[in-house]
Amino acid sequence: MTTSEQPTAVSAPGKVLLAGGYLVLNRKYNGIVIGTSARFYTIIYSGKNGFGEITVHSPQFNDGEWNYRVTESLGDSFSCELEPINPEKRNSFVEIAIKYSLSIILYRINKHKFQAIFAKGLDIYIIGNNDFYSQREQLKKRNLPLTSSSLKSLEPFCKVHCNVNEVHKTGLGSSAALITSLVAALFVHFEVTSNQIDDRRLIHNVAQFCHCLAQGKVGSGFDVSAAVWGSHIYKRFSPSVLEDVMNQKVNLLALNNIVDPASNKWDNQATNFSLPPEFTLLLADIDAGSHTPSMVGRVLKWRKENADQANILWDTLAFHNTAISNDLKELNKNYQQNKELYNIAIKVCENVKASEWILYGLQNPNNTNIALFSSIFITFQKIRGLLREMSELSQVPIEPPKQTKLLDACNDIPGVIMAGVPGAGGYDAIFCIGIGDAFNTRIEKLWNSWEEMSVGPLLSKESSKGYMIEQISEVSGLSKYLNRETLPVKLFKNKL
Ligand SMILES: Nc1ncnc2c1ncn2[C@@H]1O[C@H](COP(=O)(O)OP(=O)(O)O)[C@@H](O)[C@H]1O
Ligand SMILES: C[C@@](O)(CCOP(=O)(O)OP(=O)(O)O)CC(=O)O
Repeated sequence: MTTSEQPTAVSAPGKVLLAGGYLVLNRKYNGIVIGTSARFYTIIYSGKNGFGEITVHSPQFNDGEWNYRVTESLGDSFSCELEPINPEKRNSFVEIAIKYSLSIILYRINKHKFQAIFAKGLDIYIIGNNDFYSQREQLKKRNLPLTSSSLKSLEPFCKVHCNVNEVHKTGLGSSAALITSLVAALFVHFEVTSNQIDDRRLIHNVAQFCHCLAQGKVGSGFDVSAAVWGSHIYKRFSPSVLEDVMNQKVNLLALNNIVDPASNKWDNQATNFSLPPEFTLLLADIDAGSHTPSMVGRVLKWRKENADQANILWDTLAFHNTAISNDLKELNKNYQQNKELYNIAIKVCENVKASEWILYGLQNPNNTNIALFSSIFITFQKIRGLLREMSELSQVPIEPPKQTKLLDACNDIPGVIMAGVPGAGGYDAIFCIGIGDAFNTRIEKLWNSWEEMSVGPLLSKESSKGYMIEQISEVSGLSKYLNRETLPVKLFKNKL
């Protein structure tokens, strides 16, 4: 290993569920999942404390350090018991990811190779992009306005000046991205390699299991799927896949069989999808609370008590969600076939309100892209109307009036094609998608002047890349926490 080589990190993206909230809990329906440019990083070094000793550093948080010791003898059995050195200070996401990744790794590689790589223990760093955590307090302390330029003035991966369980999250799926990057980094560190596709499916299966166990529930799993594959059209895995291992004493033989891609137990689907060229995603964190699990519980209770009415509503929503994804895919295809015509359509529409695009479509019948832009806008308005109907019927504030008012104001901005509440909805976030580049400034001006709620922009855009190896030297701001006298035991070159 030459000193010129830089250590590497495994990073995973956050998530935004553009369409399919609640429906995506049922395998009958798909979700439009967007991976974010906000990424979570895991860097693993050979430890300094000896065999079986693991230290996890989360340097952005005041209490961000956890120490573990692998207690089970690593004889013929492949179970790794992780003993927290400080039992009062635990992080279930970190602990479960390490415990089960090491157990599965030990099952899959030669024990002597495992022990050689683990000889000095592990020193693990987990670090999240600023967008995962509300930066309102940091900006307030610096007397900075809640704007994207203020956010850009913060150092990358800045400290959050609180404990982990006190952080105000922005809903980009930090735990899913954390677990996926940590699991992937451990599998890379221990060189558990097979062909690329199985690697990614194996990491997905392990990360989904760990995330569900850490959360204590089996959601749709779209957040882990986003962390693994980036943007895609998502169909959930059958909850029964994990039913035999979602209990306190996990049977490791069963677990290894379940996570093994060769067992073909997983029926999740991640179909290629990304936003078309010149489509920009803007996200806002709204200083208001929403509790997704209770919202989900109440919506599903209503659905169970009103099955016929709910099925019609779900099926109608699904029809429009599919229409949106098909139109977006069609635009991607059109761009590949005729970039010039596509870019003309962008220029015609980017400075016009979407409600007027239908007229431009009729005036330019040869440029079907304009009609598709208009169709996406009109269809997403129908989706919002159906989500408001779901809100009314279930008495759950999915798109409450305050959000409707803000989203309608966004739609009046030229170039905005979709403005909605992501995932479960509620009061805490919105997204806007616009065409061209003029709408960014207009939208931020609207958000900065909005008086009814505090609407804080995030910097994240779409990223259709899933987890991946990155050179730390190419990730600005990451190395400041990695004051290490030695480089990692080995350097990984795109093993994933
Ligand atoms: N940098 C970090 N270090 C350690 N744990 C973290 C970190 N970021 C997030 N977490 C864990 O993930 C939890 C938040 O996950 P989640 O509820 O999925 O939030 P969200 O999806 O809104 O980001 C935190 O309570 C914490 O336990
Ligand atoms: C309701 C859902 O279908 C989508 C929830 O999406 P969010 O993005 O709102 O999730 P949180 O980050 O947990 O708030 C539940 C699910 O799919 O698990």
